[in-house]
Amino acid sequence: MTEQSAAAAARATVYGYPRQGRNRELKKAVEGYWKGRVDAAALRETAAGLRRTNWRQLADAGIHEVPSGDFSYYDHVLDTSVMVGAVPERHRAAVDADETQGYFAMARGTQDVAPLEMTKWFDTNYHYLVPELGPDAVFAADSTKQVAELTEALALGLTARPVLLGPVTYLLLAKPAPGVAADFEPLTLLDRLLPVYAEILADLRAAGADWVQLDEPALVQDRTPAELTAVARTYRELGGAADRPKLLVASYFGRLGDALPVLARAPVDGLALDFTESGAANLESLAAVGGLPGKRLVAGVVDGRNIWINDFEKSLATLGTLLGLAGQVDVSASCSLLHVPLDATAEGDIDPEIVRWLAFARQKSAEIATLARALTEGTDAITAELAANRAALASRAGSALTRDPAVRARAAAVTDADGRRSQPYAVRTAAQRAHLRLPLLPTTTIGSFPQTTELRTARADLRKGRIETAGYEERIREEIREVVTFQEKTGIDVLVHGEPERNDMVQYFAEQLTGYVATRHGWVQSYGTRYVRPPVLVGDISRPEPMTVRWTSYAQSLTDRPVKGMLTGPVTMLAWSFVRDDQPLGDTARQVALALRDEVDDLEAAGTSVIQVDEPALRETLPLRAADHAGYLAWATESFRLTTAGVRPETQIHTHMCYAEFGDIVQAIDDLDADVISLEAARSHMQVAGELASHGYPREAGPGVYDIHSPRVPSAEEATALLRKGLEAIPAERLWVNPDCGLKTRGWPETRASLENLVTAARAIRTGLADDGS
Ligand SMILES: CN1c2c(nc(N)[nH]c2=O)NC[C@@H]1CNc1ccc(C(=O)N[C@@H](CCC(=O)N[C@@H](CCC(=O)N[C@@H](CCC(=O)O)C(=O)O)C(=O)O)C(=O)O)cc1
Ligand SMILES: N[C@@H](CCS)C(=O)O
Ligand SMILES: [Zn+2]
Repeated sequence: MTEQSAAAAARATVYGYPRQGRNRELKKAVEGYWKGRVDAAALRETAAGLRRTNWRQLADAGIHEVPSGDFSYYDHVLDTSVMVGAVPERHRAAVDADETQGYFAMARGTQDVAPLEMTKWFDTNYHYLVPELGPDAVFAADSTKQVAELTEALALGLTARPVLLGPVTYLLLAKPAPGVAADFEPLTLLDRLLPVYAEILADLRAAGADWVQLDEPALVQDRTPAELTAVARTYRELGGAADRPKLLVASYFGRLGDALPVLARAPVDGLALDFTESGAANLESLAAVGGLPGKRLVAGVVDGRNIWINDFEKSLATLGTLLGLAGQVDVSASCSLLHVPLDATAEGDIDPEIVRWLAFARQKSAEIATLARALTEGTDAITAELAANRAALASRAGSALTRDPAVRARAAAVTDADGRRSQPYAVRTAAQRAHLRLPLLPTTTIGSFPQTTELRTARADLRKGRIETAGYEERIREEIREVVTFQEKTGIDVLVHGEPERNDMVQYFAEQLTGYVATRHGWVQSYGTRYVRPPVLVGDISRPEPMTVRWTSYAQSLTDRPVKGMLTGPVTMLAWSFVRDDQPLGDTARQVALALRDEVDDLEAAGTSVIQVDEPALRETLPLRAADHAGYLAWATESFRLTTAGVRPETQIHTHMCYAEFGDIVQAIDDLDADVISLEAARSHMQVAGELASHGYPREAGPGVYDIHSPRVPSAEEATALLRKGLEAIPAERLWVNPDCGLKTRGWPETRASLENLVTAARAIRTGLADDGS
């Protein structure tokens, strides 16, 4: 491309940046505010400082146009609800009394008022607060936050582009408010919402915005013709509004498909598209509509949700093609950098050879700037960067760290029989009944018990060398003793050890598997002030030694009741990690499955009769477009079966999923061939039990009767009523009694009370059934 001269200088830009700060200062300030230790002014000052640092970091990396308004104290979808005046009636008084307190009340609820529902942001591990709307919704523009943050960025002398969630995606993400008919479609409110957006755009223009970005990621999902018509209408109207800034409509997380021609024809000034692997089809679609002559195209060529360095030559080839398709081509990441950690150079414990292959948000910003420079000045201007990039890519491609011939040989030798249990479910269930001798409606929990500050502090003390391993492990054994004693006393039938030794259900295993690399500082926001450190699948996966057996065996040594072994399944291990991009996901899943299979077999050999393999991410990882579902479900279910199929018929395999929308994957759940499944159901009043029943699901199931996302203690009567509802769909011989999910984020007082009530409810139903039978 040396000889190529671009029509205009290419700009480097990003759509969003990690909010938390280098040492998660935002988490500390917000949680301090909740506890009354930090006042609102100090919280605001911390946030403003973090924004300044981020903008300076971006500018120093060579980003020409920084985003503004992407910052959030909790969640940007909640911020959008505030921006358009969609505050639920039940929170109105709190918001009017104190804006900050009211904002957090919507996010977290109060003693008396329920929060907004929280759910997954597309197929990421970020969660947003679901807007609640009804036919009477009245919107009102509040551009305060957006204008203030734009003003801050401009005051630093930067070119800033406010980033707003687009109106169509906002309405498509919304749900009917409580009390509103379930079939109410929030998109019908579009005509009322658009003038509010037009007003906010005018405010931003007046405050100095040249461009404003409107994010429409919902358009990478399958959309109906009516929805696409709504898109066309939206951008005709906003594009035609007076006093508006230039509009950039952004999509990410995949290909636009039928929405691309609609947006290309719209009277907006530019589009931002994903051109990474997941959005590769955008290139062809864009060419098919004749490109965007005279308009701006922001090319998302740097992967915004994985952590591998970019392949500069590949990106430059894509950018070169795009130069012929748009009036102006700028460079960006495929999505907001919110989904990657801040800085790979902070990872002093990771092999420097591997750190060379990694790009977190700071490194990605520099990559984007380098690519933009090459586009403007020609590749000669980046000779050194290209050479370094080639060398790092070659180092990864040829590295022995990524390849283990024994693992590859084992994966290649897998047969269908390895993924099939030796007996069908009907035979297994009889063997398990005889072996386990459980009562009707057996009670159990999902695995974790409260992760107290004491446990986390003990782990931090171990890491910092303040305590010895022996002392730490004794602390863990002490916790296991308490958890086992409590469960026995409460009358739970299948016990757990409580998972006190785990920092996280994915990271804990990653730290023990060869081929995985865990980070020390690689925090990524999961929701609100909760963060995770997704580990990196770097090479072929193997298990040098058992990972959980000694803790499960220790717990089993304390009781005569069965103790359930607890593992995280292969799909979730991939979904909540940064995955390899140098081999198909299915290959990685198979390697993880084989490592976990060894753990399952070792647990069984150590005397564990019940083994749970958690797959909470099975549903969320479902591709965004239906056309891609079958391919995913094939490797996902195969890897689960490979993990679990090696055990004897009398060993009972459980699985667990805790995100409520299972309707479209019931067949896949069945295909897992697990003996028992526990699912989230309390909030949706056992709806999932009906869904399983209508599918003819033949196995045992525990739809949750205790909503663990709330500190509220369900009464025994409430749990009994839910169980009765469950019994309408699932016969007593196949119904289990359990909470929705693990108890790690709960405190002990409510955990104790809730589980006691859960056991009381199970006993009441058993008695009722016995009376009916006599
Ligand atoms: C079920 N969920 C999970 C998801 N993804 C995962 N990878 N894991 C999950 O469990 N996705 C969907 C949901 C999301 N839910 C949650 C729930 C709770 C959290 C959470 O509490 N996060 C904690 C961090 C947890 C952790 O990793 N702790 C470590 C390290 C703690 C630490 O860093 N400590 C400080 C020192 C602290 C001290 O007291 O001294 C330090 O080292 O600097 C541990 O326990 O060892 C959070 O803090 O946000 C996340 C997602
Ligand atoms: N066993 C895990 C599952 C969470 S989804 C837990 O109990 O926390
Ligand atoms: Zn769960």
